Amino acid sequence: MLDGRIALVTGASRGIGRGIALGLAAAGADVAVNYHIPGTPEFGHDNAQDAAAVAAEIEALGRKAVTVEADVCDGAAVTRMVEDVTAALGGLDILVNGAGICPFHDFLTMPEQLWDRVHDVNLKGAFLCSQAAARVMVAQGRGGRIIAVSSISALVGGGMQTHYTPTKAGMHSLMQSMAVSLGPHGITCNSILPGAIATDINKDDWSDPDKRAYLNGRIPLGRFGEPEDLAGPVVFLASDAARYVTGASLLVDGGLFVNLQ
Ligand SMILES: NC(=O)C1=CN([C@@H]2O[C@H](COP(=O)(O)OP(=O)(O)OC[C@H]3O[C@@H](n4cnc5c(N)ncnc54)[C@H](O)[C@@H]3O)[C@@H](O)[C@H]2O)C=CC1
Ligand SMILES: C[C@H](O)[C@@H]1OC(=O)[C@H](O)[C@@H]1O
Repeated sequence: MLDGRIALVTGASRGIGRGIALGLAAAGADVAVNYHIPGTPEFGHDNAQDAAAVAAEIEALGRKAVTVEADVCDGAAVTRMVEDVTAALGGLDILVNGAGICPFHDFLTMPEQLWDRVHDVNLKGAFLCSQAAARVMVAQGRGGRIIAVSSISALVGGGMQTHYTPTKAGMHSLMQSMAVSLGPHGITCNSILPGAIATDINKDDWSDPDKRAYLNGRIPLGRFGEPEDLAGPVVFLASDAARYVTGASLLVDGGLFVNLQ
């Protein structure tokens, strides 16, 4: 479905980003794997090593891959990343905004710095990457696809996520307005809204067996999602099959959102 396309996936060293990067490659795209080296290692990971392993998996699928370091909320780093990817792979057709953080925190004691960091990475990061990618796509003149990994949390609240849920609603809103702005250039902009997907981001939260069991019990399809579950929906949105879909959002949550009782 994506033969000859060139994709950049942010936050692709592990989790949902990795699952999407591999899915795009399996569908025929060459893929740039973005990763970031933070001051403090995330969940004990060596992100550079993880990104290299993802690139090796993509190459094993017969596609080209490059790794590219950048903090998505650093404008200069994002500009350089997009230039490097375009030079290395020969263009850019698909951007997936996958990078994100969700350090759970109580509302009443929320530090301003934590609010700012979550907004910077999740929302400003999606803006910076989308703008840099869209500039290349417009200059290429062959359209493009921009997809945000928003969340079911764009639609519902979380008591320990008052800094996070507005960023996910904002990401979807960003895609809607970008769809209007970039439609005349043939660039579609959509969101996927994952539900509860087992990754590092929720490891601590779900270490409570009662919470795990409660959440799992609310999912009509009977299981937490895996990163690979997001690949098909993203491949669809990136493909010609979705050429008339823009400004849309697709829940990928095993039915969690609609399960009131
Ligand atoms: N796991 C879940 O249940 C859900 C996750 N999401 C979203 O999916 C996305 C991926 O999260 P997961 O794979 O679950 O978590 P994860 O922690 O496994 O992956 C997050 C990725 O983002 C990268 N990242 C973090 N800050 C970055 C920065 N400043 N610059 C570049 N990369 C950065 C990390 O290095 C990592 O590769 C996030 O945007 C998250 O909000 C949305 C809905 C549900
Ligand atoms: C990190 C959470 O477990 C996860 O992130 C989301 O966006 C989902 O809404 C879940 O709350």
